[in-house]
Amino acid sequence: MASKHPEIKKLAMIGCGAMGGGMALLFAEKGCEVLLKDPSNEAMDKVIEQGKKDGVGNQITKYQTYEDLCKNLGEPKVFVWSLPHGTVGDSVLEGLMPYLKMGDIIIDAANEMWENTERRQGKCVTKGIRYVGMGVSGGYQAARRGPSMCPGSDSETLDIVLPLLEKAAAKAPDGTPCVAKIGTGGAGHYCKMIHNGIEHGMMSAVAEAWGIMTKGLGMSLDEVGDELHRWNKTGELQGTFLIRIGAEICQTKDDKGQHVLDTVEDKVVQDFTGEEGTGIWSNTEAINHHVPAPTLTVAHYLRLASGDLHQRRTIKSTFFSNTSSDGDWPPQKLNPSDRPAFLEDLRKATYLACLASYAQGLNIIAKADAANHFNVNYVSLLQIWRAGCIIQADHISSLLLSIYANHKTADSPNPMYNAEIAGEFKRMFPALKRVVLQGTEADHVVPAMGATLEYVKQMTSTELPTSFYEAELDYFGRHMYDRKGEDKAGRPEMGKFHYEWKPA
Ligand SMILES: NC(=O)C1=CN([C@@H]2O[C@H](COP(=O)(O)OP(=O)(O)OC[C@H]3O[C@@H](n4cnc5c(N)ncnc54)[C@H](OP(=O)(O)O)[C@@H]3O)[C@@H](O)[C@H]2O)C=CC1
Ligand SMILES: O=C(CO)[C@H](O)[C@H](O)COP(=O)(O)O
Repeated sequence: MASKHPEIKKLAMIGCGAMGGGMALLFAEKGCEVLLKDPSNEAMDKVIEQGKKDGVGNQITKYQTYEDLCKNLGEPKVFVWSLPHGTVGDSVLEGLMPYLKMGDIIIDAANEMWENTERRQGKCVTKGIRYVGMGVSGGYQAARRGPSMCPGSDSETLDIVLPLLEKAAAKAPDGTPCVAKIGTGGAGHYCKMIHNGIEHGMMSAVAEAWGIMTKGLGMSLDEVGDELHRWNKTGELQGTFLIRIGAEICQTKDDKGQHVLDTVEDKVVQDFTGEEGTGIWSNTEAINHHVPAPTLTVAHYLRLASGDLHQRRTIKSTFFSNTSSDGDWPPQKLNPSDRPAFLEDLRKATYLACLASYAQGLNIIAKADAANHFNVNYVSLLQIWRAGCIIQADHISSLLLSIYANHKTADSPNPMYNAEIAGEFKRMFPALKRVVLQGTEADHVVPAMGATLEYVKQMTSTELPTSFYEAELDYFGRHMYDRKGEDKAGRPEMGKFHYEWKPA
């Protein structure tokens, strides 16, 4: 159906870094005139130079002031932001505000905190300015070729911007653009934040598998690459972006024939710089909404331990200060009696940690959706994660889509309520357990896999050691408990009984 809104043919890209630069070129390639604004002339010139090489140079111009930029934009004025999160967006909005009028559109394509998005939407709505909070996934390469985009705003605003975004978005194998109406208010940024939380869980699991293959099984990087290629081709990890790029990373050599991966320091510092935040926020959200998301959380803790390499070096030296050597620590070699079978277990364990990351992430979204009235469209959300994004995982997407297409999420906030998903956890559990047991025995670092094992046990048990925990709480704090068989509420509620375990 033809849109009743005029086609967007001119836009301003504010922030021309890795993502903004790529998106500016992409929008130009899709027929838009693109006006650039960035504090760095060099950054803008780089985009223009690349534009010339790509045959779109004559569609891209740069501006130094908001006034000039706004004078040269059409009506309505359309801005795409690709900025660091937080105060930068606020100051850009403040700078633009005098030139904005009713009907102008801001598409905030940063990884912004959803509450900032809703605060700015509140500010804009009073002037009739449309503000879309849109997570963009796939990294700078997808920004240039076609990313997965996760926009949230009111329905009419999304109707206006979607035709443009659909042209630019990655396309799923069936040709569907990986952009759609995700929900209202800050829903787009919320879901992108959780996408990144899921991404962390999956990255940890793949890295753990890599560690076991290289240090445990003594496989060369080329062999690990071959194995990951195999995982990516068939079975439950088929079409998983992080597995595919992992295979390519393992087999990439520099011009001297050395594996580039051998030169990469063991240190993830991303969250130490404060520039990102999605991992921290998604875990905070999980806790605030009382959602157990241990796979996501331990993945984040692995990053934190990893980032401070100096601390690890210091503690390692104190740990071994009274011994002559650090021996084979950690980890030790693994000698599975049936190596192909062990590798198959490892593949399944990696898959289950990835599936658990998705389940936990969707569980957080469902709780936040109910609390914040985002009206998330789960089918659209799963659709847009089918291409152009970091958590792309073909089998997991198909599995979840087939389920979400037929049920009301509000009735079952955790994907594990579904028998098919629960069945998948059950089927993979023994392999995961064997890998975690053998990995732990040989001191391998397996946080996401280990936490997934715990998650499965905890979520499927009614025999946790928590009656004892509850009794201790009641003993020292008079925190009350429910007696067995009397929990009828169907939701977490404080217990009604106290026992005077020892008179005060
Ligand atoms: N890199 C990635 O893989 C992905 C990043 N994102 C998100 O996209 C956003 C951009 O990321 P990325 O491109 O990597 O970051 P970059 O740092 O490469 O780009 C940010 C750009 O914004 C510019 N900028 C800063 N302040 C202003 C301002 N007041 N007005 C205009 N421009 C300004 C910066 O200019 P200068 O450097 O000169 O200060 C820089 O060019 C972030 O929110 C990020 O979280 C989302 C998905 C993937
Ligand atoms: O948003 C992204 C991918 O989806 C960006 O790559 C982002 O920089 C990743 O940061 P983090 O891993 O800390 O979430």
